[in-house]
Formats: sequence, structure tokens, C-alpha cells
Amino acid sequence: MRMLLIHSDYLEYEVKDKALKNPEPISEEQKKGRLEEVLAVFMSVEKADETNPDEVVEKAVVEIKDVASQVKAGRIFVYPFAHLSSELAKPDVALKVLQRIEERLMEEGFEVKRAPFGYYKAFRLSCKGHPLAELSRTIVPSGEAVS
Ligand SMILES: NCC(=O)N[C@H]1[C@@H](O)[C@H](n2cnc3c(N)ncnc32)O[C@@H]1CO
Repeated sequence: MRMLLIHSDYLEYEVKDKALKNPEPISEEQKKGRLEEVLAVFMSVEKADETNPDEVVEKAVVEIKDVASQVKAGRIFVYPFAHLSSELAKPDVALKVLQRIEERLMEEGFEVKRAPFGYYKAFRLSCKGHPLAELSRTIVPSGEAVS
């Protein structure tokens, strides 16, 4: 899994069109979303993650918690983003991984939003620009090499 973490004044999105034949079903309310004072986490779930999705979820939560505590962010925006890797996991696995990360972050006490999966979306982001405001992390299941 590849993650791009951006500490932001706000992140807002608006669903534009389907990017998959069967995108995640969403309500009218989920077609737009916004959070202020948020750690935005753009995530590409990768093929290698399919060998142990549960482990990748836990490792991602550890990394996100670590960055959130460093930048003192209490809100997380989980954002599916298929542009950080050329070896993507198949959509059904990727969606489950992202849904589980959302659940686990809520269990850890964060306020969490997750952008809809399988859509083209317009988004606006205001990066805070401090030294820890732009970070990336790569997570692989044990026994997999980082490519
Ligand atoms: N920016 C717009 C967009 O990325 N849209 C992506 C994601 O929402 C989602 N998606 C599909 N596969 C994956 C994956 N392996 N990891 C993350 N998201 C995925 O499906 C869309 C088309 O690839």
C-alpha cells in the first residue's frame, strides 16, 4: 500500500462520475464531503497487499496514528487514490481494506470521513505547508519485498 499524507486546513470533494463499472453504492449525502483541520490520507491499495489485507490494515493504522500524533490531527480523511502505484489491488479487496482502515481509526478515537470508492471526484485541499505536512509511507505485508 502507498500512502500520501497531507496535513490540511480542509479537504473537500465532490463526486463527478463513475470510474468503475460497479462503484461503491453511495447516498446523496455522500456525493459531497468536507472536513476542516484534517490529516488527508490518499491511499493506493496494491497487489502485494492481497496476500494479507488484515496485516496491511493494522500497519496502515499504526502509521496514520503516528503521523496524526506528530501533527496533532484528530480528524482523518481516508481517500481512495489509484494513482500512487502501478500495481493496484483489485477493487473488491481495495474497498474492504479502506473500509476496515476507516473502522479501525474510528475505534482509535479519530473523527473519520472516507471519500467514495470507484468514482472520479473533484477535490480541493489546503496543505498547511509545515515541515511534516507532506509525508508518504509504503506498507507491505511481511515477507513481501518493497518494489
Ligand atoms: N482519484 C480517483 C480514483 O483514484 N478513483 C479510483 C478509486 O476510487 C478506486 N480504486 C480502484 N482500485 C483502487 C485501489 N487499488 N486503491 C485505491 N483506490 C482504488 O476506483 C477508482 C478507479 O480506479
